[in-house]
Amino acid sequence: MSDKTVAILGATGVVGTQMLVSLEERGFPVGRLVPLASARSVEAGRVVRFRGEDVPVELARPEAFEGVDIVLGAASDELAGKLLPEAVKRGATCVDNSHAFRLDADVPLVVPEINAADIAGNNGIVSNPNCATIIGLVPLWPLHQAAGLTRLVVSTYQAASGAGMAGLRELERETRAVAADEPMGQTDPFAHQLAHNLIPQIGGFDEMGYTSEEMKMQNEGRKIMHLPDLRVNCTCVRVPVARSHSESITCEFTRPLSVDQARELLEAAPGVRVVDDPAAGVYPMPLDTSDQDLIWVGRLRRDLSAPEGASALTFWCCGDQIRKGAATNAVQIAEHLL
Ligand SMILES: NC(=O)C1=CN([C@@H]2O[C@H](COP(=O)(O)OP(=O)(O)OC[C@H]3O[C@@H](n4cnc5c(N)ncnc54)[C@H](OP(=O)(O)O)[C@@H]3O)[C@@H](O)[C@H]2O)C=CC1
Ligand SMILES: N[C@@H](CC(=O)OP(=O)(O)O)C(=O)O
Repeated sequence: MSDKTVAILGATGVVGTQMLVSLEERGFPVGRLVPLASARSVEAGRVVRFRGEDVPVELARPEAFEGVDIVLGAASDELAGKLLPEAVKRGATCVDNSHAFRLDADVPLVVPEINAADIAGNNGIVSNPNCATIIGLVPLWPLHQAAGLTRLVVSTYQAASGAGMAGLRELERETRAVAADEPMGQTDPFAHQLAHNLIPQIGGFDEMGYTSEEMKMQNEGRKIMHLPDLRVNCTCVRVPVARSHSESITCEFTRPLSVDQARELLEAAPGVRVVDDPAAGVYPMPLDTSDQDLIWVGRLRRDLSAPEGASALTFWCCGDQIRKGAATNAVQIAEHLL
């Protein structure tokens, strides 16, 4: 297989930095790396580290995509919307982490463990789903295949780094300020203090009272699993955790599915690790799932509240949203493009 010229749009951010690691770890055939970021980074002479070498950051602009085979997008919706069509015009195929194209009819939205076959229908852009959606769907998929998923009730506990480098730095700053009993000051990018707190808002609210992040679980979940009628009720909460999102998921099915059957399916599922011995205090936690690629599942049990005869289960899962929720999933898609 010939080596590829790979550009990373947003190479200095949380996701872009992880992409460099994932490309290297997975032995992706990168012939030339083109790390792209803002004028701030270029003027500061920033470099990124790739395969033991420092590679200078270049300015993200249309001409930077000349000769590029694959673009991994790790920038804002606005920047992706502006620059990725320019990359496509120049012959590149893009795997984008932003929300800009996810629901476009001609853009596949892909979790490779679920719908890798959709990649073939791309017109130059494949979208990577929302991180919380990926983390929930990887374990839900084998259960759906066995029993027919109809409804989800989800609560997410999303790490500060989900809000990028700025979110991670802010949690660190606030934690130090609390410990030193200093004034908190401005809490940007969060609307409220996150240290020693929970914030039940990620994104803006719609007229029904749901946030944009909450609606991604429904809208992106329907598209990825090809389940247009899936019913989803999601609540997304920002928590003072550095890395790794956690989710409590209750799922209803058309056909019976016992806890034991579900456990067996999850143990055999790609991308999943069952960590479930509550009596011994063993269950997934974000500290343990950080910096690895599997979605850990535990606290698997029958939904006590389900009506007589209904088929419903509840579980808890955690996954690294920067890895499987973003960079690793994108590199997996790029591997399929090869
Ligand atoms: N963080 C996460 O857990 C997840 C993020 N995503 C998505 O991935 C994308 C990247 O997120 P994340 O890595 O967290 O964000 P960061 O804020 O950490 O990084 C943003 C990147 O974009 C670059 N950038 C910002 N402004 C410009 C500009 N004007 N011109 C060129 N480059 C610019 C930055 O470069 P510079 O350093 O020069 O400013 C940096 O490389 C977003 O779409 C996000 O929604 C998806 C899933 C999970
Ligand atoms: N919004 C997510 C991370 C993210 O960037 O998601 P999206 O790519 O859907 O905007 C979080 O804050 O945890």
